[in-house]
Amino acid sequence: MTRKELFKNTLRKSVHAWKLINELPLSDDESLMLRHFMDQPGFLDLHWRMFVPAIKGQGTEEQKQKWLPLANKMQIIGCYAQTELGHGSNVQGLETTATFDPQTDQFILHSPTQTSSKWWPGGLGKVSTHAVIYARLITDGKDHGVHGFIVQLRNMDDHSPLPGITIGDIGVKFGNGAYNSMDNGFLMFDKFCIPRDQMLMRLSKVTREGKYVPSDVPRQLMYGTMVSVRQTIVSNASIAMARAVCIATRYSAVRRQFGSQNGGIETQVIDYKTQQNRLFPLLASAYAFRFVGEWLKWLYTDVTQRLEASDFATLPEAHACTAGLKSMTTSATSDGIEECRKLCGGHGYLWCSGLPELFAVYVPACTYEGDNVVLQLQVARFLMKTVSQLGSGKAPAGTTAYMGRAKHLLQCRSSIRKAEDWLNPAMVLETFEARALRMAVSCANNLSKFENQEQGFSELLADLVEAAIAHCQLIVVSKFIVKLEGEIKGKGVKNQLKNLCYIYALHLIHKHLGDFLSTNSITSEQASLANHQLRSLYTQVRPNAVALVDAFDYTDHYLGSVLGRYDGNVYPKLFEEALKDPLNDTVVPDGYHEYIRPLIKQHLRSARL
Ligand SMILES: CCCCCCCCCCCCCCCCCCC/C=C/C(=O)SCCNC(=O)CCNC(=O)[C@H](O)C(C)(C)COP(=O)(O)OP(=O)(O)OC[C@H]1O[C@@H](n2cnc3c(N)ncnc32)[C@H](O)[C@@H]1OP(=O)(O)O
Ligand SMILES: Cc1cc2nc3c(=O)[nH]c(=O)nc-3n(C[C@H](O)[C@H](O)[C@H](O)COP(=O)(O)OP(=O)(O)OC[C@H]3O[C@@H](n4cnc5c(N)ncnc54)[C@H](O)[C@@H]3O)c2cc1C
Repeated sequence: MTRKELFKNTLRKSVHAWKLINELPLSDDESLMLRHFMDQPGFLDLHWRMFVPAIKGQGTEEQKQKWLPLANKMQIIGCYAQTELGHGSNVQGLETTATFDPQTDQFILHSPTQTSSKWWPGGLGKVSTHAVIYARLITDGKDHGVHGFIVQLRNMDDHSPLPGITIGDIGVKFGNGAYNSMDNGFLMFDKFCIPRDQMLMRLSKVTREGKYVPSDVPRQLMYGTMVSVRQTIVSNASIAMARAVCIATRYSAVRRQFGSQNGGIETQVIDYKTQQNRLFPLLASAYAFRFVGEWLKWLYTDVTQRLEASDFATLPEAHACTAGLKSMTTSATSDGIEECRKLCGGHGYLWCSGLPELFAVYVPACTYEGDNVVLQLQVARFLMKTVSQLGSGKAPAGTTAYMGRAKHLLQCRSSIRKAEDWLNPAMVLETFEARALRMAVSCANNLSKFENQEQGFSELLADLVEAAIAHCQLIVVSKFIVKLEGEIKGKGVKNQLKNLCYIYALHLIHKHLGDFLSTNSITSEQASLANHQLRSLYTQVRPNAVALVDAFDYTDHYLGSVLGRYDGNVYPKLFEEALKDPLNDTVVPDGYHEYIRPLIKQHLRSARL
C-alpha cells in the first residue's frame, strides 16, 4: 500500500474494531486482545493509552465529568502532545508557553520558536480533534514549569484546524508499512486561546485571579501517564519477542544444512549448539519478560491504589522499575528480533519471513516513552540514592531490599562448586545480587570522589547505565524464580520453565562475564561451570523447543510469516509468495525495451564489429 492507502486502511480497521468493541460488547481485556490482532499502530493507541489516562490522572473531578464521557464514546479523539522538535527527553526543557490572561480568563498557547513545535505525537498529524498539550505555564510573568492542558485542535464539523493552529504529519518513518500507519504529527500555536478550566488542575491550579497554587503532592505525578504506558510496554516486549522466536524456532527445525555423509539427510540447524546458544536465550527471554510484565502490572496497580490514598512512598520505586524494565526489555527485544532474522539465514531477510516488518514496527519502542539510556539513568539515580542511604537506618525495600544485605553481599564468595549448583535458585540469585550491588557501590564510591555530584554523575554516565542494567536483570531473574516457586500446573511444564529460567540467568552471566568477574561475584572456574550447565540445558530444551513456541498460541495469520508456519511447509509457500510479487506479473519486465534491450544490442553490435 502507499502511505495514503495504509493510513486510510488503518482508519478503516480502527473504526471497525471500535464498532466490534461496542456491539459484541468486549471487555477491556478483550479489547486489548483485539488491538493485538489488529496489529498496527494507530490513533486508538494514543487516545486510549495516553489521552484518556492523562485526563483521568491529572484532571479534576469536574474535568473528568466533562471530558471523559466524550472521550469514552469517542465523540472526541485525543492524543498526547508532549515532545517538541527541540526537546523530547528533557521534558522540563519544553518551550511551548501557556500564558494566563486574567482579562479574558484564558490561557494563550504559543509556539515561540521553530524548536517549540510539537513534533512526533501519534494521532496528531491527521486524526485527533483534541490533545493533551504539555506547555510551560506562565502567570504574571512567572514561569511555573511544564503543565498539561486539554486543547481542541480541529473543527468538529469539517475537521479543519482551528484558527491559530498549524498542524500536519511529520513524514515517512523507518521501514515499509510498519509505524507508517500512524500519523505522527507536528503542531504550532499562534497565540491560540483556551478557557482557564482546560488546564489539567488535579495537581496544581490557577485561580480566576491568576494566582498559581502549586501541587501539594509530588509534581512527578504529572508524568503518571508515561509510567502507565511504560508498564504495558514490558508485556508487549514479551509478545514481540515471542513472535520472532516462534518464527526462528520453527524455521530452525525445518531448515537443514550440512552434516550428511554420502547424500543422507542433513542436520536440522536447530541442532547446532551455536544456533541453540543464540536462539534459546531469546526463547527464555520471551517467557522471562512475560513473567516480569505480570509482576510489573501488579506493582503498578499497587502504587496506583497507594497514590489514591495519598501514600507516595513507593512512587520512586515504581518509576525506577517501569523506566528500567521498559528500557531493558525493549532493547533486548529489538536486538532479539534482529538476531532471529539472522538465525533464519537469507530467507529471514525476505519480507514474507515477517521479521523485517516486526523489527521496523518494534524498534521505536527503544525511543518512545523515553529513550532507553535516559531511562536507565533514572534507575541509576534511584540506585545511587538508595546506596547513599545505606546505614542511615532506612532499610531499602521492594526491588532494592537486597541492598539491605550489603555487608554480606559485598564480601561473600559464590559457593558454586559444580555445574549443577547453577540450578540452585538461592545461589543464582545471590550471584546476581552481588554483581548488581557491587556495581552500584563502585559507582557510588567513584561519585563520592567528585566535589560536584552532578559533574561526577555526568562523568560516570556509562558506568551508571551498566549498574542500572545489572539491577534490572536481577529483577527479571528474581521474578522468574518467584514464578517457579508459585503454583504451576503440570510437573513437565514446571521442568521446562525451570530450564528456561536458568538459561535466561546463565546466558546473562556469559554475556556480561566482565561484570561478574570484575566484581568478583564469581571466579573464572565458576563461569566455565555456568557454561557447561548452559550447554546441558540447551540439550534438555531442544526436544521441546517447538512445543515451547507453539505454546504462545499464535495463529499463522497473526505471525504473518512463511518461515514460521505451523505446518513447516516452508519451501512451496516461499515459491507461492515469490510468484505473487508484481515483478512476476509479466515474464519480460517493464523497462526491458527501454534499458536492457538497447544495452544488449549495443554489445551484440560491437561484438560483430
Ligand atoms: C508485523 C506487524 C507487527 C505489528 C505489531 C504492532 C505491535 C505493537 C504493539 C504495541 C502495542 C501498543 C504499545 C503501546 C502504545 C505506545 C504508544 C507510544 C507512543 C509514544 C508516546 C511517547 O513517546 S510520549 C512522550 C514520552 N516522553 C518521555 O518519555 C520523556 C522522557 N523524559 C522523562 O520522563 C523525564 O523528563 C525524565 C524522567 C528523563 C527527567 O525528568 P525531570 O527533568 O523532570 O526530572 P529530574 O531528572 O530532575 O527528576 C526529578 C525527580 O523526579 C523523578 N521522576 C522523574 N520521572 C518520574 C516519574 N515518571 N514518576 C515518578 N518520579 C519521577 C526523578 O527520579 C527525580 O527524583 P529524585 O528523587 O529527585 O532524584
Ligand atoms: C514512533 C514514535 C512515536 C512517538 N510518539 C509520541 C507521542 O505520541 N507523543 C509524544 O509526546 N512523543 C512521542 N514520541 C517522541 C518520543 O517520546 C521521544 O522521541 C523520546 O522521548 C526521545 O526523546 P528525543 O527524541 O528528544 O531524543 P534525544 O533526547 O534527543 O536523544 C538523542 C540521543 O541523546 C541521548 N541523550 C539524551 N539525553 C541524554 C542524557 N541526559 N544523558 C545521556 N544521553 C542522553 C539519547 O540516549 C539518544 O542517544 C514518539 C517517538 C517515536 C519514535
